[in-house]
Amino acid sequence: MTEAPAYDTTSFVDLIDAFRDLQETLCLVAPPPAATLELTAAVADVTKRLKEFEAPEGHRVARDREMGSDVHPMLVKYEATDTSDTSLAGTVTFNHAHMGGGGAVHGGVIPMLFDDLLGMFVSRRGQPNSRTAFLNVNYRSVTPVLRALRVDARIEKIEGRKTFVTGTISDGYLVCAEAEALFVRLLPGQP
Ligand SMILES: CCCCCCCC/C=C\CCCCCCCC(=O)SCCNC(=O)CCNC(=O)[C@H](O)C(C)(C)COP(=O)(O)OP(=O)(O)OC[C@H]1O[C@@H](n2cnc3c(N)ncnc32)[C@H](O)[C@@H]1OP(=O)(O)O
Repeated sequence: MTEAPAYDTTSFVDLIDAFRDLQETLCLVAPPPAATLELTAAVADVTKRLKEFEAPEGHRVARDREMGSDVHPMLVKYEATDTSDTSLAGTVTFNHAHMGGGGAVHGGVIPMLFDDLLGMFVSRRGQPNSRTAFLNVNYRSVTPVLRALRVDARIEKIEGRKTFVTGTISDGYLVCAEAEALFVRLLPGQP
């Protein structure tokens, strides 16, 4: 029998959103040393308080598969709907925490979004319990921060344990980045 989780995901999403706000704000400021010292202590206090609620693997909210990126502090938040068994459409807005330079999203953040977006999609509509074998990303044009961008994904084919999937991030009609990936379903007991 599986135990009902002791946590409430709605309030945890609020906590993660507050953390995202902190991350973005950290990228926008230039505090003087005294304020930096005081803020460092305040953040350390929050971390100490959170450590009181450490939970074993399988009971951690950030790993809640139903909630995906909404409950994970590292992942980029996006909204997406499966439009068929093989296609997905949605939106993503990158913020200042995701910026590389010149208003463009950092080139490492984009593959992270694709891995998560495509991996979650494969686990819903392709084959659950799969791992990324390859993820090829092409940066077609600058991916801007602070704009609602469109994301699309498609399962191209499933061959045995292999699910081939593609994805794009677009700004209107302009393709910013595209990805091709292979996810391989793990065998029972495979580490
Ligand atoms: C930042 C925080 C994140 C927090 C997450 C929050 C919780 C979210 C909850 C839920 C998540 C769900 C969504 C997320 C998704 C993310 C997924 C990942 O990022 S996974 C990590 C990255 N990937 C690896 O570490 C793989 C390392 N590699 C491996 O483990 C193996 O190489 C593996 C499993 C990929 C394949 O190894 P084999 O031994 O099982 O199988 P073989 O026989 O080698 O391959 C099977 C078939 O695939 C082809 N294949 C394998 N690798 C290939 C490649 N690179 N290119 C082309 N073909 C390949 C082979 O040629 C073979 O094809 P033929 O059956 O012969 O036709």
